[in-house]
Amino acid sequence: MFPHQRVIVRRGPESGLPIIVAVHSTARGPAIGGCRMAAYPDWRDGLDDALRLSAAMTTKCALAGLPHGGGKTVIVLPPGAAGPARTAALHDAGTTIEELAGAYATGPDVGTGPDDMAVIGERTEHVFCRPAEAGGSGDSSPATAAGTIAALRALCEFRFGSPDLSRRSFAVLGLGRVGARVARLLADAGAELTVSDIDDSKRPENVAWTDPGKCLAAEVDVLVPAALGGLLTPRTVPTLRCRAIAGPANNQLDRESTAALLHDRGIVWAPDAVVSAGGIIHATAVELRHEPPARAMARVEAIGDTLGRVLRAAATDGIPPAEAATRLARAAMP
Ligand SMILES: NC(=O)c1ccc[n+]([C@@H]2O[C@H](COP(=O)([O-])OP(=O)(O)OC[C@H]3O[C@@H](n4cnc5c(N)ncnc54)[C@H](O)[C@@H]3O)[C@@H](O)[C@H]2O)c1
Repeated sequence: MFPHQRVIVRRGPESGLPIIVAVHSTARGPAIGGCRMAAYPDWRDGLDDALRLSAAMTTKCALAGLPHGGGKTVIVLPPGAAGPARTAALHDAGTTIEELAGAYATGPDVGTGPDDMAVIGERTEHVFCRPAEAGGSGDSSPATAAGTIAALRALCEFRFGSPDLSRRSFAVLGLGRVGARVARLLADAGAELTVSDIDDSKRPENVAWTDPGKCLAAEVDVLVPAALGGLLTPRTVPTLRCRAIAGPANNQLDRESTAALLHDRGIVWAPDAVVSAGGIIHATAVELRHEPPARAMARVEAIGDTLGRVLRAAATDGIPPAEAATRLARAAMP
């Protein structure tokens, strides 16, 4: 069965670029999910990403207890594109989302940020995380980072018997908007830290720096994937020397079965659908339910409780946490 509720693939009338909007499910409520703007070898690769990421958003919303389903927008840039058609492409995405009449709303993702959401907002109201002056809740990465820290505490409690981050070592892979914040929060908590990014200009002062390959295989308590997805594969899992993994990067496993490889190696993998939900939890609380900031942040902190539940269910049933998360998400579907 084709699992998606609706998928629009079109050549953007203003930009001429491939615009893809995938609505995976509205069973729990209107679909939500970010707008990715990236270069792909072929538009079909962008379609694959939209299908995969929108399905993951359904799981993310269900596990976070949000009254929403999953969706995703992908704007396919030609390989090597500098993006002169950026505004036109964002307008095309907005026009396409507007046609869905509220069945789906978008927000920032890889390659887009709050200012881009303001541009999409020139074509549709169904957009999150515009800058505050444009009526939105702004950058989602602080909340995503806060949720990641809550998840790391829960993971450490489960795996090492204490939520105290200062007693553990971490390798943060990717120092973008979320990863740099997570690294700073870990450093502030007194954790032992190694960091990496393909972009040397992201190198912070006074923190151990290594190249991305070495970071992935670092001998640490916890690996924190904060770059792009797909880094955990049958080829990379045997090279890992960490004892647990939790990070904000979406879709870290190249395929579902890789979760079993991690499990067999005794590496506890915290499902990214749980860990990375802080941004969307915060944005929906503030923008849709108009909750005060403290209430919204308390919801983000609850990611630690959700992850603890997933890890304990997995341990009880002797299954990988990924499988436990899938079961819990299915049980949360109407
Ligand atoms: N921003 C959010 O609120 C949010 C919410 C949920 C999930 N996520 C996910 O978290 C991840 C990071 O998001 P972001 O907003 O910080 O993105 P970003 O684009 O700001 O940062 C990504 C960073 O990763 C680096 N990078 C790319 N490939 C790399 C590689 N192979 N090795 C090492 N570093 C590499 C980039 O140079 C960049 O610094 C993404 O997977 C995103 O989908 C982000």
